[in-house]
Amino acid sequence: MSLLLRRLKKSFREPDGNELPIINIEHFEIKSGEQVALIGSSGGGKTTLLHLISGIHTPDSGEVIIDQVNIAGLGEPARDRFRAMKIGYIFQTFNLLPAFTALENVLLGMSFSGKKANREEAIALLDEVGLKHRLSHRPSKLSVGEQQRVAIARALANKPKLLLADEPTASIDSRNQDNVLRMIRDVCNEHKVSLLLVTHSEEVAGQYGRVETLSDFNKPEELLAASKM
Ligand SMILES: Nc1ncnc2c1ncn2[C@@H]1O[C@H](COP(=O)(O)OP(=O)(O)OP(=O)(O)O)[C@@H](O)[C@H]1O
Repeated sequence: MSLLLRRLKKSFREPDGNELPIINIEHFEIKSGEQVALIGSSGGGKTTLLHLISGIHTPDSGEVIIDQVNIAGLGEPARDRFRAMKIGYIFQTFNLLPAFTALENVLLGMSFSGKKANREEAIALLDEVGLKHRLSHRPSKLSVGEQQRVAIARALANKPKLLLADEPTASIDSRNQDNVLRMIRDVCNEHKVSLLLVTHSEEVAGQYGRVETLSDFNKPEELLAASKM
């Protein structure tokens, strides 16, 4: 699934009412099946960008075109449906549902997409991230790294065509990091999934053929300068 961002702009309001431009991208593209690592300074807008791509947030202007559909132009229910069916999102803060077990969180990831929840597949995914012995634990009873791995299994559960991963190995030890990265790579290679993976780790970024630095193509300071003219 291809991704094209065109003239994408997003600002937030500071508490004093001033505009805070975060995203100003003229053009950015990921081809179908391409795997891209994204690095950038803290607070530079990486998470905001993933929220715009996934339709969690809408831009102030511009387009987010995923396989010819401008999801920025869709209403919220349609964006939610599109995301559930086509996009896997590994959140920086995991966003697991606290009242449900690890297995139920993965099963819910499947059922939101409209596909039939498949217990065996969900268990296999949790097994792959090394959590077969933690199926019935709720998130609060899991370590942070285990929660991150549940979030990874859940993001892959609906067989996404575009995978957005916000520092997916930040809380994981190096052995599990390698497993998780291999798993993400295998899934992307096998099913031709496009990947945008945010990382602070040069070691992780170095494993990808294409590494982008956000500030090379995101120029929010230009919006600020224009508003002061
Ligand atoms: N809802 C919001 N309202 C106001 N400002 C916001 C909001 N969301 C994000 N910001 C601001 O936008 C900037 C970019 O945040 P973002 O989380 O996208 O950065 P990031 O590159 O992912 O950072 P990190 O690497 O530290 O996770 C930050 O300065 C943040 O304070």
